[in-house]
Amino acid sequence: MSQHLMKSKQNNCTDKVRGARIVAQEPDSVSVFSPGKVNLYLRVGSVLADSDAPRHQLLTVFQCLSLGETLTIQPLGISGTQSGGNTIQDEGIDAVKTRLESGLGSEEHLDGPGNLVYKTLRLLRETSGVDFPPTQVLVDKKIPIAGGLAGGSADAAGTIVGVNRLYQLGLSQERQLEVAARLGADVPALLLGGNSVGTRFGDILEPLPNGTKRFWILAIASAGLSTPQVFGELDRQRALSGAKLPVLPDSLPKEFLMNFEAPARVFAAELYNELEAAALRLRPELQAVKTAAVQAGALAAIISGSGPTVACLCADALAAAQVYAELQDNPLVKTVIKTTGPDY
Ligand SMILES: C[C@@](CO)(OP(=O)(O)O)[C@H](O)COP(=O)(O)OP(=O)(O)OC[C@H]1O[C@@H](n2ccc(N)nc2=O)[C@H](O)[C@@H]1O
Ligand SMILES: Nc1ncnc2c1ncn2[C@@H]1O[C@H](COP(=O)(O)OP(=O)(O)O)[C@@H](O)[C@H]1O
Repeated sequence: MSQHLMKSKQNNCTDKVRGARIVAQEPDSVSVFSPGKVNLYLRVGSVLADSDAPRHQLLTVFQCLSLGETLTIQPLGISGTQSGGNTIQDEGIDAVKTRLESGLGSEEHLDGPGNLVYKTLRLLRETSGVDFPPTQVLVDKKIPIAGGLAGGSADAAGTIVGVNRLYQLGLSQERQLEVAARLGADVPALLLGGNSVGTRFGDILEPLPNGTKRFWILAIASAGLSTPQVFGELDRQRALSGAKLPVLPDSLPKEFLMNFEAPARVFAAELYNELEAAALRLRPELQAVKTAAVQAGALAAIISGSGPTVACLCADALAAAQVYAELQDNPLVKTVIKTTGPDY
C-alpha cells in the first residue's frame, strides 16, 4: 500500500460531510457537489525524477472551498438529459457537457476529448473492472477555468464519487483516492475536503483542523494561466539566480501551525506561495490587483496555486462585502467571487 493511502486512512474518510459528495440521488441519476481549493501555503522543491511525468516536489496546504461544481451523472439516453446549452460531444462512448456560470468565459473547448471527466470515466472502468454503460456527465461549472482553483480536478473528484454511487462500483475510499491521485495531484484533496497538508506532489495527504471559517474574495483575471508555464518560469528564475535548489522541509513552519486556527487577522501573515513570483512575472498587472484588495480592506491577498486568481483573505463577512464591492469596479478583474473555506 502506498504511503498516500496509508496516510489518508487516518482522515476519517467515511465522513462525507466535506469534499466531493452526493447531494441528490434518483433511481437513474446522481448529483454531486465537488469543491474548489485555494493553497494557503505552497513551497516548491526540485523536480522528482521517479514519477511518470516529472513534476516538482511540493509542500502545500489545501483549503477546500464552498465554491464548487455540481455534476449530474446518468446513463446516456435517459430522457430529458440533453436539453439546453451546446450540443454534447460524444467522446467514444461517454458524453460531457459543461454549463459555465455567466461571467466566467466560454466553455466550448471543455466538451472536447481533453476534458478530464472523460479520462476519469475511462480510468474508473479500468480500475473497477465494471463495464458500466455509456454515461453522461453534466457539469454546472462555477470554478473559473485555469484559475489555480482546481476546477478540472473538482470535476474529476465529483465523477469518481458520483459514478461509484450510481453504478455501485464498490470502490472503497482508499481505492477512490488511488484513482484520484492518478488523475491529478489536487484531486485527492478535493475528494477528502476540508483542510489538508499535501506532500510529494500534493497527493499524499494529512488532515488539518477544519474549525475556523475563512472569508475569501476571489479576483478572477480575464485569461487563465497554464500550470506548466508557471512552473517553467519558476525554474527559469531559479536558474538565473544561480541559487541552490531548495530542499523542502518535512513539515510546515511551526508559526503556520500555531496560527492556523487563530483569527484571520493573525493567520493572514502565514499565507505563502512560492509560485507567486513566477505568476507575477507572467502577469505583472496582478500586483496591482493584490494592492487594490489590501487597500479595500483585505488582510492579505495571495495568488492561488499557479494563478492567476488573487485570493483575498478578509476578517469577516462585512469586510469581504467591502472588498467584493471595490474589486467589482477594477478593470483588471473580470469577475469577483465570494466564498468561504473550508467547505461545509
Ligand atoms: C499547482 C497546483 C497547486 O495545488 O494547482 P493549480 O494551481 O494548477 O490548480 C497543483 O500542484 C497542480 O497539480 P496538477 O493539477 O496535477 O498539475 P497539472 O496541471 O497536471 O500539471 C501540468 C504540468 O505542470 C508541471 N508541474 C505540475 C505540478 C508540479 N508539482 N510540478 C510541475 O512541474 C508539469 O510540467 C506538469 O506536467
Ligand atoms: N473539466 C475541466 N474543467 C476545467 N479545465 C479542464 C477540464 N478538463 C480539462 N481541462 C483543462 O485543464 C486546464 C486547467 O484547468 P483548471 O483545472 O480549471 O485550472 P487549474 O489547473 O489552474 O486549477 C484547462 O485550461 C483546460 O484546458
